Amino acid sequence: MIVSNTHTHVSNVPAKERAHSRTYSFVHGNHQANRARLLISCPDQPGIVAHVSQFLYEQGANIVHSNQYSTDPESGLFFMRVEFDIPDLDTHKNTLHNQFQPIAEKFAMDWKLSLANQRKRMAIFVSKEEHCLRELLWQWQNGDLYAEIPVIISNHPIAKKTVESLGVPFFHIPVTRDTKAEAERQQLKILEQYQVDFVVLARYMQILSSNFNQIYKNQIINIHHSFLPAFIGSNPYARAYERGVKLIGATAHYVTENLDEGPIIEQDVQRVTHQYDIEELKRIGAQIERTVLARAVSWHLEDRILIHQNKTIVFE
Ligand SMILES: Nc1nc2c(c(=O)[nH]1)N[C@@H](CN(C=O)c1ccc(C(=O)N[C@@H](CCC(=O)O)C(=O)O)cc1)CN2
Repeated sequence: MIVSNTHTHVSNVPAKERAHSRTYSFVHGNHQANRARLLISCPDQPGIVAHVSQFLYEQGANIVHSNQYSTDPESGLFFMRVEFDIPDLDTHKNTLHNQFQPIAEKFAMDWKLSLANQRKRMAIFVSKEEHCLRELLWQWQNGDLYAEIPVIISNHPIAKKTVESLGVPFFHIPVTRDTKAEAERQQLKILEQYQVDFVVLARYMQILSSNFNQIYKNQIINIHHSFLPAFIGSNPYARAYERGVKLIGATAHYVTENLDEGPIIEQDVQRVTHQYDIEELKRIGAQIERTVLARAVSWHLEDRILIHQNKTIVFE
């Protein structure tokens, strides 16, 4: 099975009217036109690496990174990420998929072939706190996040000026308990119109419905402002303060219907003492949130994350 980088949308918006996606020209080396990535998960057995590497050799590819991981013999699963250069990739990519298919079937692989120079289209959702949004925009501007940002959506107007100053379309869609379903309908329509591949919740403080999660399954990244599984839900810093914790942290995870219980992508912590009040915890925590989210987003953009049984395998 191949899952291309771009969401398989059938847009009824004519190309000329499709949302303008502003990009910055700074490109890291690993976005060369001939660079591709192959992600594989399958039952473990001898010969997988040999068949994959032989296949790539026969296609004229040069492997630049190869990582693999086998789980315990009982569950017997194998995970692999191969990054390679191949001449004339653009003309090759369709035949590459078709010619890899028999190997994928032989090993019952779940697999994805993605092209490094195809920017994923990332929408960002934000509420009132802007620090995570600003970190993503800053890294995007300086080329550290190789993505398109076609649209940003918020349930508050506060980030409008920041976002529109960068030429990114901003939609303010208020959300209340009574209007939540209609608000999500509008959000999903916008994501479809802008052909969004995945969504980042940058301190977006609304719980997404199961419908939203099904449409963007494993394509929504959230930053939770605690070291999960501690302090799931709202107001984690106040609860951490009351608990007298000696560590605070942040967790980036894929979003599922189960609030803050999706597959963890990245976490970090910092020591604190009894002398810190809640505002100090929030201030220190914001710095952790920003860096943890940016790392998780960059790994997603670079196809470094595989998901299995509510856990991730991250090939850093
Ligand atoms: N389906 C999911 N939606 C969201 C998740 C998730 O894991 N699954 N993560 C949250 C982010 N979040 C903590 O990181 C969080 C956001 C909001 C709430 C909450 O209780 N929200 C209330 C309304 C709050 C308000 O009106 O300001 C609610 O939605 O009823 C808890 C945790 C993002 N969404």
